Amino acid sequence: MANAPHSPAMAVARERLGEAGGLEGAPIPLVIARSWRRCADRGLRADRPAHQDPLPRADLAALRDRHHTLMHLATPELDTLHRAMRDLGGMVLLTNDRGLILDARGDAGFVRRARRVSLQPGAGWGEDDEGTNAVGTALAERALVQVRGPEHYLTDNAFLICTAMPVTDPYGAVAGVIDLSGDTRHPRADAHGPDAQALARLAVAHLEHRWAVRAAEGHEALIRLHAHPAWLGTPQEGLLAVDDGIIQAANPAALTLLGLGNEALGRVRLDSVLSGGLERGDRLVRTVAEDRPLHARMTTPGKRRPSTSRPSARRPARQDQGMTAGRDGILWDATTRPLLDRAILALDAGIPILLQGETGSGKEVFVRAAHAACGRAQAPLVAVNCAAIPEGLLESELFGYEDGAFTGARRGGHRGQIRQADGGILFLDEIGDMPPALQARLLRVLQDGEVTPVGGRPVKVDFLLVTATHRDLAACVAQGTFRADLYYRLKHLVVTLPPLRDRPLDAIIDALLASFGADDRGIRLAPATRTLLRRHDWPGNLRELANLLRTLVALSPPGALITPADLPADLAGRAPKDLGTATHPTPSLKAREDDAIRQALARHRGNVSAAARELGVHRSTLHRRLRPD
Ligand SMILES: Nc1ncnc2c1ncn2[C@@H]1O[C@H](COP(=O)(O)OP(=O)(O)OP(=O)(O)O)[C@@H](O)[C@H]1O
Repeated sequence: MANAPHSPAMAVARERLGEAGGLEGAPIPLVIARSWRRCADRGLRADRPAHQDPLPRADLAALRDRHHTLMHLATPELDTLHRAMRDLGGMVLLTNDRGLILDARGDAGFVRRARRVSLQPGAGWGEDDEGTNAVGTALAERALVQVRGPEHYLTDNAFLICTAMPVTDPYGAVAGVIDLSGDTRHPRADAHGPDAQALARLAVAHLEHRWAVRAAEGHEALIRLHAHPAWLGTPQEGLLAVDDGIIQAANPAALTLLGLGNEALGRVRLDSVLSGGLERGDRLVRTVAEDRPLHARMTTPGKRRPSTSRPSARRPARQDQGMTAGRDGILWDATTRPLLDRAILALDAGIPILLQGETGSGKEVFVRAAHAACGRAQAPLVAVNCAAIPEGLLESELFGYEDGAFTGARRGGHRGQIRQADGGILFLDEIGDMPPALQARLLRVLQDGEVTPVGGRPVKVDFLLVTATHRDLAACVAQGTFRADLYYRLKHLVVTLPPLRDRPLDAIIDALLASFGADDRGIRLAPATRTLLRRHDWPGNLRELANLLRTLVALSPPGALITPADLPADLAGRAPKDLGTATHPTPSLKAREDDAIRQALARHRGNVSAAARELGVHRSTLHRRLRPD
């Protein structure tokens, strides 16, 4: 081997590290010299023990949970490389974007030896943690890096030979690293050299290709590119996902073909980099920059993404659990994203949607996102909450009235919300609370396609109906409180939004924190705080969680650690003894909520809207809670 663990050349290079410009011309690769310099500048000592305490089991499980998408997509590569590395007496590792090891598999003997220097799941192999090493240096250099024997900064690690390649997600963010590690003393250690580089490159190209294909499902067009037609459809091709003519996502191979950087994603128009026009099917195109011919194949895998998520398509705050969070803080995960995509398809096909879900589960947010992404996005979305408007007013509010239709009527009449929604979408929230007489009128509007304002003549209307309820409408029909004929007109596509307790809470917490600016301001949750959040029932679902986290971030100074003491009493009061927080018998959740509602109403002299605003719940929720069961 060129640089054996104790080669004199390396020892000389190490000594010259202390001298200004001392590494110039040293017999070590430039990337290693740069990394040594970074380590020395950080004051890292080469004799520092490589051993570290890996994350406890529960934290590692939570970490893996957060990187579910990466772990899931990397499984085929890890399985294949595992076999290859076992035969070479080494192992394969997957880390996150900070070098924290998520998975490690390979030769049992080597896995044991590697544990002595904490090359194991839950340990951090960034340059800060372990000095120059393949994982940390690949992350720092954003490139394939091989670190051999004494090139490792810490002497403890000098028996390792490691090759690492960063994995870039389709939106241009480094998501993690695949690393192949072995022992320099193994008889086949030399095979690690070029072989490991080729293996790592290939594995990452396959993974990035699969990730980009998957991401493209949510975009209008997928374009495959390669200089040779036979390569189209293989993992070596370039992939571009395009919406409205803008390149939204790509695999690194496509960016290389077009000479673009990651910053192009979400910004650059396709026609500014490729000429020849694109239509479905295969054709020859040319790069604008170099006039190079490329074979292109375009397909249209998915409908357009909702506009609310476009910013996230550029650079999602989080990609864990398939999670994307836009700058507007709206999150979609592996469960809700497909529901949204189906809803958009239904709206475009003119199919009414009935949304079900507990209070605060995001029904209104969902409707707004679906509207923004469907063909009626330019037409109005009119939302009416049937539970929040007093029964006497709901009729005129919905159906409108003519001038002078009744005493107290507004001069000039009122068009009514149904007519306001003409051409667009009428969203009737809490439809289960609609009085029977109005149910009959609504049914007539749906049957006749016309609305009759109080005191007026029928007027043609064309709107798409989206309804929502927290009630079990089928049960209401059985009980006779909801018309069966109306129910069947509403329930063409039923979308049930899961309660927060059935969703990936950790990933949602992280994505919300990031969207509220916690990451930028260095604000973190203490593990005990997270444990308390995990134990809460979240009866107010996303609304309750979002309100809590928004408040915590707003009240925390930069760099703060949010501890259980920062949580509201009801959350902190649920702490178990081992977390060191007071545990005292607490009244039932409902009783505590009722108490909070009563106090808020008293403070706002019975003004439901103001009390609801203060409590961070919807008015309809308060109306519901104030009604006898
Ligand atoms: N997809 C989402 N991403 C981020 N935050 C969300 C999302 N959905 C809901 N929220 C948060 O929850 C709050 C309540 O959402 P929304 O009003 O849509 O709930 P709802 O189910 O209609 O509630 P209710 O039944 O009480 O009317 C939002 O204001 C927002 O803070």
